[in-house]
This record gives sequence, structure tokens and C-alpha cells, in this order.
Amino acid sequence: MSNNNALAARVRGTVHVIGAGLLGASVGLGLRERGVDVTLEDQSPTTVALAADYGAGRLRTAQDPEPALVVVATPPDVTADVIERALTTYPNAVVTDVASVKLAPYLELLRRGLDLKNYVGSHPMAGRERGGAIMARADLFVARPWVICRDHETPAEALALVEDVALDLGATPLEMTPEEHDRSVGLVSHLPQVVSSLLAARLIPASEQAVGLAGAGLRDTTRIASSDPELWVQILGANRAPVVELLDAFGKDLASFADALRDPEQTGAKRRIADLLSSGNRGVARIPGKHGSSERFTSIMVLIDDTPGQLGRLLTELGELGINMEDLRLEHSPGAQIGFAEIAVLPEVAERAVTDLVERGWRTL
Ligand SMILES: NC(=O)C1=CN([C@@H]2O[C@H](COP(=O)(O)OP(=O)(O)OC[C@H]3O[C@@H](n4cnc5c(N)ncnc54)[C@H](O)[C@@H]3O)[C@@H](O)[C@H]2O)C=CC1
Ligand SMILES: O=C(O)C(=O)Cc1ccc(O)cc1
Repeated sequence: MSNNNALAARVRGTVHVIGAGLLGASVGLGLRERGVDVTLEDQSPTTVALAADYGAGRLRTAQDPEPALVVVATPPDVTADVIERALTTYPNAVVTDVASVKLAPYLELLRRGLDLKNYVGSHPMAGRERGGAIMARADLFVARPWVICRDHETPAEALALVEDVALDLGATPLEMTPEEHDRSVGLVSHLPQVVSSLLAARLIPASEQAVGLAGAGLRDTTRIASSDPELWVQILGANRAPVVELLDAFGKDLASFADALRDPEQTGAKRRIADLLSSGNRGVARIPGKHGSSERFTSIMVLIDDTPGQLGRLLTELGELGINMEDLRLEHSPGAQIGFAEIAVLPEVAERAVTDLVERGWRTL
């Protein structure tokens, strides 16, 4: 695989991360790999020491000059406070945050009458079910969208600096208003979280025998049910209007489905069931990375650096490993330095294929 150190960072100057948990330490690890100077701060001395030990950056000293950029990676309910403190402490730095909601902190900062020319909110669409520095990964943001919410006062240089961080971390920056962002993540992240959690909660009273029959379908639909309830109470509370609207619509679909199924012999009931199920087919086909994958095969997503020869090497190594590739699809986001190779293999060899590829240094999703 190509070495990230070989790629020069776009970001110039020191990046100061406040909140050295999953997101903050992942930003630190990724930027350190590119040789960027990263300083760390956290209300927990243990967390900051842990993140530094993992190589996510160093502690700030009194001699350090003002950072070029501050990344606020604290829980949503204190994000506005921490942004305000960062803007005051480092008046010449650009300040961004990575909170999962964008409108509530922005409105709160406006309400406080702060000068927001140096603040550019953002949100990397990448995470894990568990927080903490110990869960951090340098490649967390690779090939993921990174939403940036500028406003009409944002100077071009401030926007460019936040975009550079996203690009240095392998993400694809894209601009949205805070309202567009919150409506979009309500649909693609917050509604799935609630549905997955409530679905998984149905398992609590079930017998061992019943739960023992669970397969990939249940695992796929409940993966994010292991998420941190404390973080999600904050995220959902801060984006309640779009999420409640989505839950109401979802509840209507559920009720309509149950009505049709209660009496499938009534005229039109079977069609209603089929229509709802086939809407699901059309919806799932819209998820990037899920197009065209055959039901017969298991897809493995392999990250490919955008450098010559990478794909050829992957195909050669698959041959060496004796893994038969049934299909191949390439996906490349404009602006990203990374692409995906979606390899279809027989389900029975999928697990071994992933293990062998990871052992050889490939990154899989
Ligand atoms: N967990 C996820 O999958 C994702 C989370 N986010 C957002 O990233 C932010 C951070 O989330 P995680 O890294 O998952 O949480 P985390 O719990 O792993 O890390 C948060 C850190 O902030 C520190 N902290 C809390 N209040 C502080 C304060 N006032 N000053 C300094 N440090 C403080 C905590 O001690 C903790 O170490 C949240 O706003 C979340 O919405 C964004 C994308 C994905
Ligand atoms: O793992 C997933 O599918 C996620 O959706 C993770 C995630 C959680 C919270 C965010 O604000 C952004 C991404």
C-alpha cells in the first residue's frame, strides 16, 4: 500500500483539538500521519494523555503560539460553549466543530451575539458505535463525506482551511446550509439510529433459542443499536423537529403495513404490502455503494489509494490468495484521494478474503 507519510499535508500551521475522544483523537491521528503539528485538550486529563500516547498529538504548552485552526470535538450539548471559548482564546484562529447537528449550535452562537467570521461548522459523516480516544482511527474519515456549513460572511481562507483538513484526512468536503444538513442527517443517520435501537430492543424479552437463530439480516439492521445512548439523547434532542417529522411518516408506513397484513385477503392488501416492500428496493438502490450488487454474492469494499497500479496490485493479490472475483465495481468520489473497489465474492469465501486482504495491508469497509 502507498505510505500516507509520502503525501504532503495541505494544512499549514498547528491544529488544536478540543475534545480528544473518538472524533478528536481520530482527527489528530490522521493529521499526525501527514506530519501536521497537532495539540490536544480535553476536560479529562486521562483522555488527553491517552490520546497523546496513541499518537494523536501533544499537549499544548504556554509557549505554543496561537493555532491556525481549532477543531472542537466535544459532545453536542457543550459544543456552543466550547466554540465560544475557542473564538475568545484564539481570536486569529479559524474554529470548526464536528458535532452531528449544525443548526442548534449555530443559532446559539448567533443568539450570544458573537462575531462568527472565524467559525465554520462542519460534520464528518463517519463514526463508530463507541466513543473514546481508545476507539480512534487515523482512517476513520477516508472516503466519507465531510459537510461544511459556511455562511455569507465566511472568508474564503477560513473555508479553505477546513476543506484542507477534510482532504488531508481523506474525506470529501461538501457544502450545505445548517438546515439542509440537519434535514439530511435526520433521514440518513438519526432515523436509522432510532429504528435500529427500537428494533434491537424487541430482542430483550425473546428466548435464547429465538435469538440464537439470528443471521446477517438482523445483524445488518441492528449494528448501530450499540451506539452510546448519552450521545444520541443529545443529537436527537438537538435535531428533534426533522426527526419527529420522519418518525411520524415512518409510523404511518408501519401502521399501513400492519393493517394490510392483518387481513391480507381484503381487496388491495397484497398490493399494498408489495408496494411498500418494493419501495424499499428502490430506496436501498439509492444508497451510494449499494448499486448493482448481486444478491448471490457478498460484496467487500476495499479502499484504493488514487495512485497508479493500486488496482492492478489488488487484483493480482486476490489471484495469489486464490479468491475468485465474481464482479468488480469501482467508485471514486470527485476530489477524494481514495476510491473503493467493490469486489463480489461467494459468501463462503468472504470472511477469509477480508482477513487475508487485511493481513496484506489492504483496508476494507
Ligand atoms: N461518535 C460518532 O460516531 C460521531 C460523533 N460526532 C460528533 O463528534 C463529537 C464528539 O463525539 P465523540 O468523539 O464520539 O465523543 P467522545 O465521548 O468520544 O469524545 C468527546 C470528548 O470531549 C470531552 N469533553 C466533554 N466536554 C468537554 C469540554 N467542555 N471541554 C473539553 N473537552 C470536553 C470528553 O471528555 C470526551 O473525551 C460530538 O459532537 C458528536 O456529535 C460526529 C460524527 C460521528
Ligand atoms: O456508523 C454509521 O453508520 C454512522 O452513521 C456513524 C455516525 C454517527 C454519528 C454521526 O454524526 C455521523 C456518523
